[in-house]
Amino acid sequence: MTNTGSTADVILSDEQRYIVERDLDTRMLVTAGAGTGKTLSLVRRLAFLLEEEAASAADILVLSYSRAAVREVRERLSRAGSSGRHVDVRTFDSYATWILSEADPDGSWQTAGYDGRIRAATHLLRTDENAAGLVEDLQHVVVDEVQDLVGDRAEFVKVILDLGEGGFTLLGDPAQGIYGFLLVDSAERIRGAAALYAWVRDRFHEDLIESTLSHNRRVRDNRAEVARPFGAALGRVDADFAAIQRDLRTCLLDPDCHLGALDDALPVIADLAAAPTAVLCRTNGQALRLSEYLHEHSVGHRLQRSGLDRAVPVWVAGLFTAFGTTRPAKDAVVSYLESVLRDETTDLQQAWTLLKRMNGNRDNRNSLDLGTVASRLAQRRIPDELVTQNPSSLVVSTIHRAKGLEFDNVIVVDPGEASDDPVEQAEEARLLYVAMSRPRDLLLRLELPPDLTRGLRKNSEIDRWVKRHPGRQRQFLSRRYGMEILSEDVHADDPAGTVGFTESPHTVQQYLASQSLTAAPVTLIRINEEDGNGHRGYVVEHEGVAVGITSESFTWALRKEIGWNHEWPERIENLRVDCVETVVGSEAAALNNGMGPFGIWLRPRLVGMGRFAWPKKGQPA
Ligand SMILES: Nc1ncnc2c1ncn2[C@@H]1O[C@H](COP(=O)(O)OP(=O)(O)OP(=O)(O)O)[C@@H](O)[C@H]1O
Repeated sequence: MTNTGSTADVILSDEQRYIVERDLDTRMLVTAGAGTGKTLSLVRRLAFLLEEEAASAADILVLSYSRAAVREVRERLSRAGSSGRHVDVRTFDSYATWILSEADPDGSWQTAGYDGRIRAATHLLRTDENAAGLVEDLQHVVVDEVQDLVGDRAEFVKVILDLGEGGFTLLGDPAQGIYGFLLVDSAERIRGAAALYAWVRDRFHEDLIESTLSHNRRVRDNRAEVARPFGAALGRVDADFAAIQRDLRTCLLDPDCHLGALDDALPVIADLAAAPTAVLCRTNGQALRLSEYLHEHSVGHRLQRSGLDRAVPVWVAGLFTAFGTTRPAKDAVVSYLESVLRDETTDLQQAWTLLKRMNGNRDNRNSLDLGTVASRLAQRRIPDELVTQNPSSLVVSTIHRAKGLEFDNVIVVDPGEASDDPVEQAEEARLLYVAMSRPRDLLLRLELPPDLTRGLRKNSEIDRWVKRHPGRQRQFLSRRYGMEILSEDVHADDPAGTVGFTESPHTVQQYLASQSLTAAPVTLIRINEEDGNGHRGYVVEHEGVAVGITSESFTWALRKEIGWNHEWPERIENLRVDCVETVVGSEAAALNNGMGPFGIWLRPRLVGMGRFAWPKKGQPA
């Protein structure tokens, strides 16, 4: 997933140079297969526009589908080392939120979800001159992974391209379109982004340049290239998806790819993990259970988060207590950053630029308004590059979450069943193709033992994976064994130590900041008394030290899963700290507890499939 070399050193092929070295106002659609260098060409195109075409970084917009892809583009831009690092690289929802906050700061969109904000921004761009003005003057728009643009996101991009007077570069691989499930109509699901492609060709036909890339540059070992021949057919709407899915499965079922049963494969996985390696699962439920198993066998790894899950690093919380003023000078902030970023991947200049970006950049260049930064954090308007994650080289992920990423070794879990449904056949075949086109060197397959995933299901009411008794007989129906924990499950409104358990909040904060808790095991211990509102929860314990309590949304989900009248598990085990993160809580709680004026502190973000440990008399019948 991480390239060590600089993108700037790569010698471009003629086809890539054709894409990269176009004028600023060129309108171009690039359709090319997996690993052919679309992302690399995107990064080099940006460098070319800035350095050779004298474009201004502020007038270039890069839109990408997922935060993983944004992170990848960002990292590559930083490595390219040019002024590219100042280009605005955004996911659709973050750009939509920016438009709304600039053109309609008090609008009702504030309470809308991601899709709602994208719809609201599209509407605003169509109907409001001020909003339209924000995109009209863009010199160039780059959109990555166009094949995934369906529904609201497709409409959003259409209006941006329609209003814009500059050039654009759209890059995609229709064979990798795996977000068709967002559409309701089955014919549309198979078509995926074909409607957007047709619109672009029709709207810009006079001056649209179409281009392709023919060689897979990712693979270094032939064994990683078995999926390539299927790419062209998979990109069509009328392909024989059933046959392709069957053929892809056959490739994976090749004995040479087979790592065998999980127990036997463990030492091999641990060895492979010396290099960037991904284990790709079809569902997050599988990923959670596999992660649990790997932890049990001391194989260190990271569970790939949903792209919507963003954790702000520990050093950000420290900013709010480091200075005796709410508007520290740049020099003071920079020396704080120097002291805290020594072991971090974020570089000093980038950290300052990000903070100033959160500051609105309008203010005095030589100071930071912590109040504005705090309110951006509270609104979750966080630059994608600020997001922190565990840097482990072994990643356990769903295929969807691994899109746009690459790894030296990829292990695909469960190639999926052949389906009779044409929509599923198309989606399954493309999903398998995405998974199988991620490796540079090795493509392998792993079987999960059936008992690992037995009883695993998605509880759609709470939108979490759960583990129950697999039996269908009546007496088993209420047996509950575990529940997925989500990022918002640790209470953030008050500093730990002030509700649920009593400890000096400063002591807990110091513990969170100083212990290296990433991937550490934690247990949830039931609090037996209800609070004044009838809520009960769990204390989060690390090695016997209380570091947080669970949130109300966790309590609600747990109640839904185990039933309102049932006894609660005494403990919930097998959870890990994903990372310690900066969160925004209540200002009143901050003042009451001597935690400064902003209500910003640390909490552990947990991950995993919690295992219920019931009171001795047994779990609820
Ligand atoms: N001309 C080149 N020389 C050497 N390496 C290259 C070249 N072009 C691309 N690469 C490398 O090939 C790999 C794949 O490129 P990239 O990720 O840009 O492909 P992509 O088309 O975006 O892939 P996908 O659609 O599968 O996500 C990267 O590691 C990239 O650095």
